[in-house]
Amino acid sequence: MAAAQGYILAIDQGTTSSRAILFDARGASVASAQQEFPQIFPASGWVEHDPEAIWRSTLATIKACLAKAGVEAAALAGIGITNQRETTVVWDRASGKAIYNAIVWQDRRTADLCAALTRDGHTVEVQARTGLLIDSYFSATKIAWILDHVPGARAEAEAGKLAFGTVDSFLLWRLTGGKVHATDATNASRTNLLDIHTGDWSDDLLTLFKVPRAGLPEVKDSAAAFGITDPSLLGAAVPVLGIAGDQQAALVGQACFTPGMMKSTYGTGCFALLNTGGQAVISRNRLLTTIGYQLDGKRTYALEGSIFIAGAAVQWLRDGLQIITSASDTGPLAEAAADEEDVYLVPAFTGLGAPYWDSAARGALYGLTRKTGRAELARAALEAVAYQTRDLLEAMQADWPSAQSGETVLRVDGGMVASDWTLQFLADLLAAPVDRPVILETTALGAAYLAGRQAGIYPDLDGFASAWARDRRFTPAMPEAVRARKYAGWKDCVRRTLSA
Ligand SMILES: Nc1ncnc2c1ncn2[C@@H]1O[C@H](COP(=O)(O)OP(=O)(O)O)[C@@H](O)[C@H]1O
Ligand SMILES: O=P(O)(O)OC[C@H](O)CO
Repeated sequence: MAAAQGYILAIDQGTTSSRAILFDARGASVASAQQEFPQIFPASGWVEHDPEAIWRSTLATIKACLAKAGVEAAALAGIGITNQRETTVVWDRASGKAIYNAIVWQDRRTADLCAALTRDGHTVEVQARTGLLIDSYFSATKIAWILDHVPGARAEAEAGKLAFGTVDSFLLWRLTGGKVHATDATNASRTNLLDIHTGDWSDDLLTLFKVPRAGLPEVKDSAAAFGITDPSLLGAAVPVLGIAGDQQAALVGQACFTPGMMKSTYGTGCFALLNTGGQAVISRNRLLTTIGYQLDGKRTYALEGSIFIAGAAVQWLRDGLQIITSASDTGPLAEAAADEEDVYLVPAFTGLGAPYWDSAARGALYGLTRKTGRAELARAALEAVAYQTRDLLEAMQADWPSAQSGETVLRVDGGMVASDWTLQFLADLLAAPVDRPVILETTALGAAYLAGRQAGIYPDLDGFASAWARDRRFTPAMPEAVRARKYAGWKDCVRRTLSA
């Protein structure tokens, strides 16, 4: 039984839903609550969220979670926040109201601006400082777009009347009753504005992207005293002690603390992060360099590969093609697919992410015959996840040769890892073991760990890492010749799908 004052509440504010999960002093999850909120698509390629919907759903899930557990807010030792990254909110400091909807990470409205900055030759400088490419995925051009499209906003921002932030900053502002404007280094590293080598906003980049410094939050460690919640919200003042972007929180939750350790999260999309220790490895293969976590002022870096479509391809089989009724149908169907049918799905529904970064590419199916049926399509959707992961792994190994020394083990999480078939194929195709942990809520666990460490109730990194437990290891069993033939087939299909 956990001691009083020993609970940690993790807020996981995701792209499609807000969740709250309560952990006890031993790090076991006690209760959770989840609420979806609407996606807003005002134009082709635009994706927005109503910041009030983000806030309302977050607050409602915190309250529902505590009520389910029968735990009072006064028993919380701290709150950890993890969040969809890059999504940008600009709000008025006086009223606390957003001046425009949140522009979501998937939103492509600033693609032309990014293309112009790329044409003007800024990529090398931006990548050297931020570890990122110039892309509308990141926050900087989203902030500038809002300042240039909401009447009067730019002048107000320059006068310090507006605050900008990623979702963590906005939630922190609301939770503290408008008292604290801060973020953590992992979220800051997704903006295109942070110099990841110094950990501070870069004046040169602020000038390049036309973002006034006056609007930016203070950048803190991922485990820090961020602020105290307004007692009127939860009935007690609770310290916010941890913040990390959701993929970095999963890196922490998977205890990937040693250079060379790697996790991959398979939800709607897939995000693979490889810990490179204190070394910010700048990619020559179009991966992202990002801050994995910052503790006690020390930055740990990661190489990241982002794939836009993973489980979303399974959703497409269910909701678009309507050839399955549930995501879990795909495993048995893949098992039953005909061996001789080499069907490939290149799921470029919204373009291709790392390492291709081709936003104009569109999805394609290859190798269809009259024998192709739902089983082969289901298998192709699951296989696509593994092929894309191998693309990322190869790019990581090319960027950072240390990733090749020793055995690469991939720790996996996210909704898709319920599929044993997918994980076996992943191990086969990577020729590397794939480990599924007992605790699959790794993102929330990571945020809780950061807060619990700061509160002094959770162990140090080594202690936390030794508590990580494996549910199952998937070991490669595919003959090398089959692996090579299948992957070569995928590379050929990608080549035929790229837009230029
Ligand atoms: N058994 C399964 N086999 C294959 N895909 C699955 C299975 N269960 C869930 N998924 C996929 O996992 C995704 C949901 O994962 P989740 O981590 O909840 O995503 P997100 O956090 O991005 O919303 C969905 O796209 C769903 O299609
Ligand atoms: O909210 P998720 O889980 O889809 O994650 C979104 C990522 O953080 C975007 O970079």
